[in-house]
Amino acid sequence: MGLLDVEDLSVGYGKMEIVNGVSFSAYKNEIFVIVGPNGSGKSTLLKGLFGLAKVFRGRVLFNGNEVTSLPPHKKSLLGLAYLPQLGNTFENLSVYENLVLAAHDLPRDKFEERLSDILGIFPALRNLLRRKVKTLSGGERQMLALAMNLLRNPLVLMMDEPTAALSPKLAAQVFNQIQALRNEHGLTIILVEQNALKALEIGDRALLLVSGQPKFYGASKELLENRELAKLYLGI
Ligand SMILES: Nc1ncnc2c1ncn2[C@@H]1O[C@H](COP(=O)(O)OP(=O)(O)OP(=O)(O)O)[C@@H](O)[C@H]1O
Repeated sequence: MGLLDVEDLSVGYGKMEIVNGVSFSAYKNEIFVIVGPNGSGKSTLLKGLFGLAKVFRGRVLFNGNEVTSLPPHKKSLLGLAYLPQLGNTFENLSVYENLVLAAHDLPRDKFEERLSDILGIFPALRNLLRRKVKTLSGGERQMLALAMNLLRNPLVLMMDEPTAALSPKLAAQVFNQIQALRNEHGLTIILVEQNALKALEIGDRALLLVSGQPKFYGASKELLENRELAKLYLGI
């Protein structure tokens, strides 16, 4: 049993099933990568796991407990975090105010303690605390959105294409941060990425989704070395 177990899950919107029959386990302290062509259902799968898309069939277990139909805020209280593609920040508020909002249900002393940890992970954020979010660059916003998630000290962090809007240099920094979150903070990261090569290089295990169906589930390295799948579906 993993920290997050997904059993035969089908997810979609309205009457439309987009992802069919996906099963996987993500373990403590690993980067679990979800890759696949555009439109294959990667984001939909993440949304289904967090409670933002409709689950038609199957189960999601967190720490051995079924959480399939819990709403997002309940999942978040249990230690599951979700970072959407464009982050979830409040444009007209300052960075500090965003962090306060993200931690609204933490006790005040806990907030101060977590904030100081987070500023240790993202030292660049310290100088941005008074800035309005709308004046930040794409990379800075992404960093803030990640910091807001980490304030709550999650066990599992689900990230939807965290490098999508970033320059190669910033994307490399984000990939380094993701590895640090696993290596130094013991997090489990479920990573949906367009940059399949880089994601599989830093990942431990992976799932390949094609047209909503699982095509591969196993070690990231094995998927990278599977020339047929890597070339056909990932263009690498
Ligand atoms: N809210 C929605 N309502 C209906 N259909 C949707 C919705 N969101 C996504 N879809 C459809 O679901 C399918 C899968 O989309 P999804 O975003 O999950 O794929 P993806 O693998 O993450 O793609 P990409 O790599 O391009 O981001 C697409 O055909 C998309 O049009």
